[in-house]
Amino acid sequence: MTEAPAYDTTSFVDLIDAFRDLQETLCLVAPPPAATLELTAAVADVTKRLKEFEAPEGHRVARDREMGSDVHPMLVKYEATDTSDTSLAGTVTFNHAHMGGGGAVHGGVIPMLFDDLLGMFVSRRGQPNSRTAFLNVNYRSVTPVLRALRVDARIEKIEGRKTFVTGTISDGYLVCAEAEALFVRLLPGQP
Ligand SMILES: CCCCCCCC(=O)SCCNC(=O)CCNC(=O)[C@H](O)C(C)(C)COP(=O)(O)OP(=O)(O)OC[C@H]1O[C@@H](n2cnc3c(N)ncnc32)[C@H](O)[C@@H]1OP(=O)(O)O
Repeated sequence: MTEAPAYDTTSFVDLIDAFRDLQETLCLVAPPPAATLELTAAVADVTKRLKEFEAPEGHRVARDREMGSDVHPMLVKYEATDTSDTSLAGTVTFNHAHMGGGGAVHGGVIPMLFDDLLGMFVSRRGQPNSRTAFLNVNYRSVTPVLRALRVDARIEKIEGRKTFVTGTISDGYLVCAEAEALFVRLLPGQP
């Protein structure tokens, strides 16, 4: 019998959301040195408390594949609203923590979203246990922060171990960024 996980994903999502709030707030402030010292100690206390719950690989909530980006502090959270076997539509709202400059999302954050979005989709609807072989991103127009944007993913074709997939981020009718990627399913025992 498989043991039920000792953690509760719902409350962990709340913890991750609180962390995202902290991350974004860090990008909005200019605290004086004394407050910075005090806050550094407070954050170190939280980290020390969290370390009490370190778990072996395979038992860590952040790696819960069912929950995806909802439970991973570094990934960008998105919501899938409509999925079929070959396509996914959803929404994403980038925040101040994702900003590169001038209200635009950082150019490195966008490939991270695509890798996760397309990789999770391939894993769920294409071939589980696949790895990104290539991910090409074109930046078509500025991707704005603080707006609900549309994300789309589509499985274009599957050839043996290879799944070819495309994705877009759009602001209304305007395409902000598009990606094409290849994911290759790992062979048994392949590291
Ligand atoms: C649930 C998880 C969701 C999140 C998903 C996140 C996914 C990730 O970020 S993974 C991390 C980033 N990616 C990596 O680290 C991958 C590093 N590379 C590798 O491990 C290997 O090169 C790997 C697995 C991609 C392919 O290696 P290997 O298994 O030996 O396959 P190999 O035999 O070389 O190639 C298989 C096929 O793919 C093709 N292929 C492999 N790489 C490429 C490439 N870069 N471009 C085009 N074709 C390629 C080959 O030509 C071959 O095609 P065919 O079968 O037609 O001859």
